[in-house]
Amino acid sequence: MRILNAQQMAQMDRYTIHELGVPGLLLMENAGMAVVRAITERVRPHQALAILCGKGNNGGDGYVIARLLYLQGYAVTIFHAGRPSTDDSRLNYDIAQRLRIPVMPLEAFEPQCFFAVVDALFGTGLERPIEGVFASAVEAANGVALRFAVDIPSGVCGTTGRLLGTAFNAHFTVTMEYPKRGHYLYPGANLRGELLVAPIGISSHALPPEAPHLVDQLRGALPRRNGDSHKGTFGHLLCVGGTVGKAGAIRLGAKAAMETGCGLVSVASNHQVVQSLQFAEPEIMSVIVPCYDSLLPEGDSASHVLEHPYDAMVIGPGGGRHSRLVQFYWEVIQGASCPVVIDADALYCEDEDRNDILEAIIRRSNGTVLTPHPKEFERLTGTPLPELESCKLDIAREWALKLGCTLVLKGARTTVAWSNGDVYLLDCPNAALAKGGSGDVLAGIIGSLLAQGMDADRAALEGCKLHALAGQIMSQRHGSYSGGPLKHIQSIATAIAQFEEEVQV
Ligand SMILES: NC(=O)C1=CN([C@@H]2O[C@H](COP(=O)(O)OP(=O)(O)OC[C@H]3O[C@@H](n4cnc5c(N)ncnc54)[C@H](O)[C@@H]3O)[C@@H](O)[C@H]2O)[C@@H](O)CC1
Ligand SMILES: [K+]
Repeated sequence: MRILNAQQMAQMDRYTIHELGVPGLLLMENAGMAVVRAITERVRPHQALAILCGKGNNGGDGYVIARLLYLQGYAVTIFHAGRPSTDDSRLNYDIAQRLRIPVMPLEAFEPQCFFAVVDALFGTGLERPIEGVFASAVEAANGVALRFAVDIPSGVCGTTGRLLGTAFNAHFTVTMEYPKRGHYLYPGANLRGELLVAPIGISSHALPPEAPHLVDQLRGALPRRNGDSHKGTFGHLLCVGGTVGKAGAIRLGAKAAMETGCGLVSVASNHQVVQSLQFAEPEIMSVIVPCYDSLLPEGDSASHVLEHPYDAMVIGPGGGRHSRLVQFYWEVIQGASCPVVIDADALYCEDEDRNDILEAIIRRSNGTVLTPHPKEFERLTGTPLPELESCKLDIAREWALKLGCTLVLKGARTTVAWSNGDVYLLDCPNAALAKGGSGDVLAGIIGSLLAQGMDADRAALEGCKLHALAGQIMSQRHGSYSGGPLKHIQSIATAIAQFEEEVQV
């Protein structure tokens, strides 16, 4: 399934109507019928229903809905803002009038008189904040017991998920043909209720190739494991990071990697971290990074780490931000001839170092996955946070293409952008994962898949899906309060069992 912005949806409507010759009225009828199906499953004919109609085609859908319900004996009243401005909508308004369906001005809408309300005020054509009589109607409608939105709740921008003025808070949203970005981007995503996607006859021929993919099924592919294998078959991952005080981060990454099937996992860190890890995790090997004191690497520490050929590296969890440490990470990253996941403190840069770091990413040719959370991405690229939230799909694509790498933008709806510009939005928000350590687990899972031979793009996408599925299993077992990274790692085995297929990598 692909998700569109408002402009892309309008383009596809136009193509279907003007290039293919499908009448717009037919699409509007289909849209209205789809919403009516959702309503009649939940509302009985005697229960009073208000239909709020705007002046554009969203309002046109509203007039169709009113007619179809009225003809089935439903007690409907239309509230509108005057004669519609589009031909198709006008035609449907005129039919409603001829049928003598009650039509009232928007100002007359009294929410307490209705059991259910249908918001057909604004759809993808919303272009400025809702004000005046429209705003009052939306606010009043939010007091009705059962609320349906046509296409997208009025007040939510279909492209960015931003709220423009006030916004309708729906229990159900029936959207036409493709889900819109505003259904998934916050804060608008909080207002759509249950989302129903209705085919209305829009052709996919004009689907823009850059439209992001929606990942709502947590199924996927993992590297095949044949019987004639040994520990070397499934790769050797090196996890670089961990400082005193944050030793747990690198331990979580390494454990998650082991649990995801990696043959050998080593941790490179300072003496104290390695010592604590040796006792706690006997299956994990280690490399002691030579240090000036117990914390900061010595001059040739990177070459010491790079001596051994690894199949993949995860660099940064729990690392610390001292300039010498960051320099060490980048010496390792630049020297590594294997794919790398660059995470956490390895993504930290001072403003004056930004260009050098971005250049270093561009120069890499062995597979690079960046896994920033929004703050880390802001610092790395200079993209302000508010812009990132509302345009994250485009921004992720732009930076993955610019840097020639795979980008995982972590968050409630994690976005994965492939180095070829394909973008995937994961639709599996899970409050149980909003805890320190979740990102370390993700880095370890992706690193593990890289070490087992998956390419960077696939490893990032499948790794995010596996991480999300394990997170769901964990929260089913322990709830959203008591889950945590260690329990998350323990759920990876069950998640793997539910992942569908194995592929040859
Ligand atoms: N033929 C088509 O294009 C189809 C469109 N459909 C429906 O049409 C919707 C899009 O229709 P439109 O493009 O006509 O747009 P809308 O119906 O969403 O609204 C656009 C109208 O509202 C005005 N407007 C925008 N923001 C405003 C604000 N804040 N305050 C006051 N007025 C404002 C615009 O000037 C325009 O007149 C879709 O969401 C969908 O529900 C469906 O009927 C399927 C077919
Ligand atoms: K609407």
